[in-house]
Amino acid sequence: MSLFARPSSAVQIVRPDGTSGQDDSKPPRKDSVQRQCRNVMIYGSCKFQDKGCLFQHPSDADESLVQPDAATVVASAPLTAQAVNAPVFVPKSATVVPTAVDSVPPPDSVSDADYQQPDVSYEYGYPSEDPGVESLGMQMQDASLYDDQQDGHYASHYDQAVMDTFYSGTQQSFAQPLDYHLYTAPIPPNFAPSSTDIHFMPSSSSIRETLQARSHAIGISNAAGLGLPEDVSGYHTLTPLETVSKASDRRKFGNWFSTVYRAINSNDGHAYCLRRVENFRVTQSVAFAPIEAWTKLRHPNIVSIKEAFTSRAFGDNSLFVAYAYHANAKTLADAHFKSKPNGFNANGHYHFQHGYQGRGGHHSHATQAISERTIWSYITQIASALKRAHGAGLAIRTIELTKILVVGKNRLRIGSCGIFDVLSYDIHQDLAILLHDDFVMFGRLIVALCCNNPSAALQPDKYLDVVGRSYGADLKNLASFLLHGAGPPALKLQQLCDSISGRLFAEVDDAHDAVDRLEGELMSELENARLFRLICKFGFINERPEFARELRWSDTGDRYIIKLFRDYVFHQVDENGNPVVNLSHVLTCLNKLDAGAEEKIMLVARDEQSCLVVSYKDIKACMESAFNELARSGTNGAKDGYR
Ligand SMILES: Nc1ncnc2c1ncn2[C@@H]1O[C@H](COP(=O)(O)OP(=O)(O)OP(=O)(O)O)[C@@H](O)[C@H]1O
Repeated sequence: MSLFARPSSAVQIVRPDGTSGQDDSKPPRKDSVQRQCRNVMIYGSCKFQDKGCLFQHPSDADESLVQPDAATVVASAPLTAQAVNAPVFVPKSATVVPTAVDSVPPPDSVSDADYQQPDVSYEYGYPSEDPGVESLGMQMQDASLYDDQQDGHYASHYDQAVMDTFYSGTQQSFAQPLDYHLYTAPIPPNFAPSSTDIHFMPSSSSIRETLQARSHAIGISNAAGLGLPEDVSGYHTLTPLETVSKASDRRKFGNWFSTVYRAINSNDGHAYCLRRVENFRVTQSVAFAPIEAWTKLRHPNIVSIKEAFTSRAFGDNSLFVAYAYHANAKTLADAHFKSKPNGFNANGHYHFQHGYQGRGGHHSHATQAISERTIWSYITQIASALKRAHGAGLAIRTIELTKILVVGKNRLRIGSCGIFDVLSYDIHQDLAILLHDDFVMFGRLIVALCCNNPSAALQPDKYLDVVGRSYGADLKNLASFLLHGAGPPALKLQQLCDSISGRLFAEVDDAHDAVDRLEGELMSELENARLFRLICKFGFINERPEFARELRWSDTGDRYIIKLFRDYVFHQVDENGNPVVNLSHVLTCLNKLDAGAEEKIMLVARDEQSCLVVSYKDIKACMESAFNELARSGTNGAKDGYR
């Protein structure tokens, strides 16, 4: 068995080769005789080789096998004497005897044939499969890893150019399969800049802030002292979504008082939006038939319905309808008209063309007019919802400023669907009339949005000219058609779709842009998760007290490089002994480690008495072996945790 090279300026440690006669299938021995002698490693020979030293020494025959050519010895100027004597570390798993450091071709020029897949028969016989890692990965997917502040820190230290250059240059040469191929963004950043707003997506920093706020919104509850019931038919932690300070402010839904709550469903643990209609008695189960139909309808512009039920939890007969909860959603009225002066009067005296300064100091109002692109986008989304609902034989009945939610940038969802159907279940209503009413409501909504004035919806005809003057004839004609168009609802729906068909391309393009951007954002999160998993592995492996006395972790053991690598990544000091805190270095090292790069680095022991030249690929093999060992020897509970 040949383990060490001759004493020379570069001492190589090579794995046992097949000529040793050792049966690979036998369980490996763990006694010290199998350990490399540190004296040989550092000094090239061991004075005690024949005087009882327990560790492994190379035979003469072995030396001749691995003796490197003098020309291949590293002669790098900045290296210290110890560094020049650094042995090339080869994990026991490697099947190829590597040449000395400088004889390794640069990664680009290395063919796959030059590198063989690491043999899974490590000295200690660990298979390459890594169920623990895989399941840890699954766990990490669920974890929210993002931290705004951390991101700023990350950005300021992260040198993208360094990392990109490295990975573009070496990726083809990896012989071993990567766990994750995540080194390039799906679209080059120049073409999908994350710092700008696009139609359906705010800038990268805003989207993160928005998502944080949403996640926070789901967790907070301001219901203390309100005397709300603890449980309403399987929903708990009710929190009102609107604050009503006076009894006169109480909101009505049709003729009934109504309140909207966020509540958590006891069965699935998810948040829902519960609309309660007070004092409404349902006497026949047939009243819930329309809700059945609505629960089956799924559309990206309609708030989905989960269920409807009655409850006496509030002390009365209340009707409850549970909708999907969209955290921090605003109604169209809140998004566009809250705290704003009234809009234009029916004579259109206040123009709201861009740049127009209205009379009487209405400048701010004029600049807040909704852009034409946004109006058409809203129209397209509502028309799409209308098409789906009417296609299912359902009238929406809530196309109103206060019932349509803005759930993301320019994203609408029509809410409170189905509830009017229950409230009026005992009144026979002609479906055609209800469908027709949807078109009229839609027309009114367009007028109100275009006039930037909610009350314009009450007298839409008076404001049609204002719409035409401000946004052009197309919008005015569309609003007029919706308000007054005759004919069966199906035909009207078709005409509506035809009239907006030319606008659909912009909508589709913007939607695809948003998908591209989101993929980019997701990609960066995957990078975070991948690096976080690596850091976790380090945490699991390093400094375990139970390993303190194990030979493999001693400075002659094969696990020693993990310790040294940790120091190399995190504990570097500059020439004055000050800590080097360079996140870019950490990220570069971890990415190379994860990729199993062939690049070699020199790891120096803390006492500076020894150093090793190893490739990231070697370190990766070592880390995986150590982690797999840990995962296997974990308690049942820990193993379950990896699933
Ligand atoms: N599905 C939902 N997910 C999240 N929030 C919702 C949902 N439905 C309604 N909301 C929020 O609940 C609040 C109250 O809704 P509601 O429909 O009563 O609106 P409103 O503006 O109070 O209308 P009205 O004046 O007619 O009562 C609104 O702020 C709305 O954003």
